[in-house]
Amino acid sequence: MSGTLVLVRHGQSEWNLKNLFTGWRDPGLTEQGHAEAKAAGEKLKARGLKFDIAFTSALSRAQTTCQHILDALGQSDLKTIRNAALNERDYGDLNGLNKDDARAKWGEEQVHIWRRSYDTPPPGGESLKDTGARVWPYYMHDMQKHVLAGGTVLVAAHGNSLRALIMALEGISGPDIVKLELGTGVPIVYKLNADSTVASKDVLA
Ligand SMILES: O=C(O)[C@@H](CO)OP(=O)(O)O
Repeated sequence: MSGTLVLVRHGQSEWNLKNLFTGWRDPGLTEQGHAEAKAAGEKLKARGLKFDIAFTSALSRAQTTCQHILDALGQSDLKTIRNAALNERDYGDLNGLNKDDARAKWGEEQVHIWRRSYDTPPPGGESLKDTGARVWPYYMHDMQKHVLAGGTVLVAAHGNSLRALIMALEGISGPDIVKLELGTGVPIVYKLNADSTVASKDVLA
């Protein structure tokens, strides 16, 4: 057994609430989102977890979530690395559009394909495969070593950047990743084996 990797999707954002495609745009958390992030920290505290390092994206909703979690654990000043490699999938021309309006314009099926398929990018944006092509190398080069050294590592990021990471960690196939939905502010606690495979997974819903 090596270390522990904790993944948390940010709390509800202003644009989640308004049902808008968000991607690389940078809205803040709603009141509910702040509460979800604090609750995530309390759940991790109840588990007795302490982090050795934290990683987050270049977007404020993930950074604020990260900070709430660290504050709850009494680790407000923990070393935290921010990197755009962990940003949400770029939704391209869909950024800022209402998801129901998009369904009315392009149809339910097409919008679902853009939102959840593995390798069909939305117009002007990234597919999940494209997102994985920046998230996974970043994990391999910058994050994995901390886990394999026995550390406890926090990653506060986004629905689709985390789906890409989980896909590679767990070896989930393109057709199966369509079904994976991540709740806002729900910590996923992985224990990894020394060979970097997953030993256990605990979803703190
Ligand atoms: O709008 C977005 O950027 C994402 C995450 O909130 O939405 P979706 O669930 O459609 O991937």
